[in-house]
Amino acid sequence: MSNSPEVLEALFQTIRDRKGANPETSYTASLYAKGTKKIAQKVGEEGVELALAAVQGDRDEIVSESADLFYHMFVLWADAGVEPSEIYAKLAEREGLSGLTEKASRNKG
Ligand SMILES: N=c1c2ncn([C@@H]3O[C@H](COP(=O)(O)OP(=O)(O)OP(=O)(O)O)[C@@H](O)[C@H]3O)c2ncn1[C@@H]1O[C@H](COP(=O)(O)O)[C@@H](O)[C@H]1O
Repeated sequence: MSNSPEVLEALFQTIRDRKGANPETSYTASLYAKGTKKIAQKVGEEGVELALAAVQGDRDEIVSESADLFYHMFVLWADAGVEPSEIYAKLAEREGLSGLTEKASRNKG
């Protein structure tokens, strides 16, 4: 499981379970305690750090910063009451739309 997408589902569940946990022993609980603005700020910071790693061509940093971004984005979802299934549904909807677009352009040609 450690290198499969299931790790993301397990991480999200852990993050959601940290609501109401002790901020002194859980970093996630400390983020919830600091509030939505702090969580949003962390997502922005991690996104910028990932972008910088890409520009610097630092592959290890891209991997590490991507993990940080996933984690903080999941905290943001949990704080906002958004479920991963909603994002999967959105992606599937877009996949369906792009499939239709490809079909349409194939039919034209
Ligand atoms: N995946 C992560 C994870 N990724 C990154 N981080 C933390 O995110 C922080 C990012 O570092 P920064 O230097 O940007 O932030 P900082 O200066 O430490 O903190 P701020 O004052 O900016 O908030 C670090 O403290 C990391 O430990 C994470 N903290 C927790 N998890 C997982 O979340 C789950 C719950 O963890 P706890 O809430 O700690 O029990 C567990 O599965 C953990 O492995």
